[in-house]
Amino acid sequence: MSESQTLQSPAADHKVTPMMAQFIEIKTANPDSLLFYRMGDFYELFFEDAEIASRALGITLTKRGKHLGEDIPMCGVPVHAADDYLQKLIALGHRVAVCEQTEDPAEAKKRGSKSVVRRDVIRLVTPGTLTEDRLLDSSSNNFLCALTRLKGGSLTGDSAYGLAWIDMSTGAFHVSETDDQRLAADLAQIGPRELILPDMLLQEPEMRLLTEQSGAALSPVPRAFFDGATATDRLARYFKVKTLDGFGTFTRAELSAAAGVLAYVEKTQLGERPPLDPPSRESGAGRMLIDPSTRANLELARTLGGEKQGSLLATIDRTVTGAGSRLLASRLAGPLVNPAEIARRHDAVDFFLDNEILREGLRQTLKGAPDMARALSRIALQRGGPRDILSISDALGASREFLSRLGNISGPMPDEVAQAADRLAAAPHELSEELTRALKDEPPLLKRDGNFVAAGYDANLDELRALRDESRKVIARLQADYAEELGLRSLKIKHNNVLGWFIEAPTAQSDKMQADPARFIHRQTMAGAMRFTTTELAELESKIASAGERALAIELEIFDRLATAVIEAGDAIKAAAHGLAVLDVSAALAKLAQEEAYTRPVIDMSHAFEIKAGRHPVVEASLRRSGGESFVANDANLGPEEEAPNGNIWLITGPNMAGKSTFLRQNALIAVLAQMGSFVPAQHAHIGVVDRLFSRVGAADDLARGRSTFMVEMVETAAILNQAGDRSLVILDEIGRGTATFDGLSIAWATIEHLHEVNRCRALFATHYHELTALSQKLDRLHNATVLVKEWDGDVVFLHEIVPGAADRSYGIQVAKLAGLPASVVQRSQQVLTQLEEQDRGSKAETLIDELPLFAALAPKPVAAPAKGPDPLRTALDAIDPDDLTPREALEALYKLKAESRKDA
Ligand SMILES: Nc1ncnc2c1ncn2[C@@H]1O[C@H](COP(=O)(O)OP(=O)(O)OP(=O)(O)O)[C@@H](O)[C@H]1O
Repeated sequence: MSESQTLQSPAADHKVTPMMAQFIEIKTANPDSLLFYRMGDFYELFFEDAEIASRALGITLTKRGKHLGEDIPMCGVPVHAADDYLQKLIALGHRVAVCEQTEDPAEAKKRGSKSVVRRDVIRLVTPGTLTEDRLLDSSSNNFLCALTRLKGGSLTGDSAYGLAWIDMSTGAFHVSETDDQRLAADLAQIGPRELILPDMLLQEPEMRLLTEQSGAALSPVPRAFFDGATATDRLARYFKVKTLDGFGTFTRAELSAAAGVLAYVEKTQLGERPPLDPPSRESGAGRMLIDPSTRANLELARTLGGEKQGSLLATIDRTVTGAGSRLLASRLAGPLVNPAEIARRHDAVDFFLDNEILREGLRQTLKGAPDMARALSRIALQRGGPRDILSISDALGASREFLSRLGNISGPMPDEVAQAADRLAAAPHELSEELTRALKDEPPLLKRDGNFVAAGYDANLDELRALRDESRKVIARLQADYAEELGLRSLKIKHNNVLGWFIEAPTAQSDKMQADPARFIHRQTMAGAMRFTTTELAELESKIASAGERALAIELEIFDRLATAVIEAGDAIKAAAHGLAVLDVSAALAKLAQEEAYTRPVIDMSHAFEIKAGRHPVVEASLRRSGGESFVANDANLGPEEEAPNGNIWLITGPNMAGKSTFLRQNALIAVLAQMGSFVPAQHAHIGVVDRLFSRVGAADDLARGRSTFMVEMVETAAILNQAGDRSLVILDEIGRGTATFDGLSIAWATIEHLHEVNRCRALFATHYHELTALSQKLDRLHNATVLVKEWDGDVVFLHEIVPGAADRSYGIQVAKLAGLPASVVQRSQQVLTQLEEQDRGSKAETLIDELPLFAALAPKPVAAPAKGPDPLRTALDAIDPDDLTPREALEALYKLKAESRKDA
């Protein structure tokens, strides 16, 4: 807001209209939202809000009146189209306060002719609190996540972080506790649309970067939202329970985050309570840890360009419902680490592979089944319409259809399918039948329009409707009578909202009516036409109106009764919705396996990583689409030779464009797919559970953090070397290429040694530094592999086949030629290369190997063991709040710290 337009209290010499005074009061209470201020059929925005919205929405900025002597900028959106505008504003990260008239204008008038209609904010619309179908993406969850930190809150005395996330459109509610190391990965797994956190926390630069990286809209709130002392009470009040014992036990950090998310819901929903499931504890330890950069680089849910198309998720998604698609996305975001749980999911996929007819029938039925969970939430929030109620009955109808098909299947049913079927069977089917009876097949969107209750459902309603329709016929008859009596064929009886029913005739032919004003009462003169009414018409009108009004009242009553019944059956409906989503996902993964020839992987607690004829799901699909060559399958084996927790490292050299990156990524993707419960693109796969997946592939500047490409590469490499353990899978693509050759080679060299000797994890390492292949002589678990190419007439032909051994050269110049580099440059490069090769670079590595003692011998303790227990000095420092100290207290604190430090020494 420019200075001149600041919403200050008006100076004495400037009059503010009562309406503007009301606007200013409401806007002052909602400073961080754009205020949609209801005026008639429009939501108007004023001052800076108007400027922002007109720019964002491309609508005209006008002005209305003056404030403190200056024009007030204004723009407006029609109420009936408000959803579209809301969607755009929310997508751009704005928040909107919707302010409605809360009384009838007639009421206001009673208080005096100048009184303003009372208005109030009825809802704050923020990215994480949406429920409307049109504002939501059916295939993604819309998580609102709260993050809080408890200093020294963990068992080891480090900070503990509480996370609580809900999807208001479905009622899902989860909490978890995490630590410094996992926080970024956990946030990336949740993928929140909006993140709330204490404002003080957001002021810390590292925390701001970390939270911004999550891609969520950030909503800082006062610390009081997370108050630990009242957290339990807040939760108990929300769920109307005396104690939380029935929900399980939660840590302090989890409770504080859960309280924060509920406080925010209460604030934005202004008293309405979205029906949330009781909070369920998600243990991060139960999921494969995938840090944000690995997640992004592997393009799991989005490509590096931010698109869904081309991601792994889009490639494997064969679900047919929004809820199924959301469940698939969340499974892919958090693959499991427990072999038994993974097997449960694989069993369900197997079942739908074996029962193809059942599966295809189910998918057909599900295609027409609406999104029950989201419809239920809207109904409970009083935002539902007749179509939402019908959605519930249609989806439950689909459940019954599936159950009856399932009845024909003989043989044992896997757990996951049986559990889903139980949920469907326990759904409120009688209610659903009643809903189907009550509603028309294609009811209108809004209940206020009426006309959604089916004929034959309520006798009184049928009677009133007959009366209303009958009266309409009587009006038609009346029109014919008048026309005949007056000899006026152009006479019409019409209706509008201002006059109600009236007789209209061209002015030139209305003299007969004008001559009888006692009977034809004049209502309005138009250009070329006159409008009249008669006592007969007025009586009929009131009959029609009262029949219509009474009919609508009955319909609304029926709506409320049905909505209440639906809300009461909410838990069973939600469980059935989840059951349908699980079935959709299992059937979809079976469909995928069948169409793409995926096989069931063997997952256990070994350290195996044995892939026979593995393929990259996305590259394979894209090659097929382009109709070019087919994908060449490749094996990988990173497991230990004998049962020991020491993985092998494959060092892959090979020409540019040969397929090294593809091979690295395909193995990581196979692990993710296998552990999320999908079959995998390979002839055979045996994987010992991977608990952490690390990748360092591709390179991009991270200018937001002020890091160059090389710096990003090194930060990610450092994270891997510091954190990878014996269950990790690491893929490293061209480490060190972002700097001078010798620096890069040295870093890559030392990295491999560290992985081999310290991390001892399973790893794939692609490089153009052929010198590194010499390392396999010293490191017994390092194996060289290369991608085969053929040379043909001076050109290079890619075979994409990975075989044991080392590449002799990079064929970089041939690839450059293929890319269209000018012939003169290609020729010149060839000359330079020949010269360089004559200097015999190869021998250097050999000498190095002989001269350099093995890394492990040089650095027997490369990773410092983490200190046990809290550091007393740090704890004392953390306890100090400088803003709270007098100078004297500050000095005392300093003495204490010095003393503590001496003790340590
Ligand atoms: N196994 C395969 N079968 C068929 N085509 C493949 C295979 N692997 C890779 N390709 C094709 O080769 C292209 C290059 O692959 P990739 O990027 O993996 O090569 P690279 O060896 O990592 O190259 P560079 O060293 O230049 O980064 C891919 O885009 C894909 O079209």
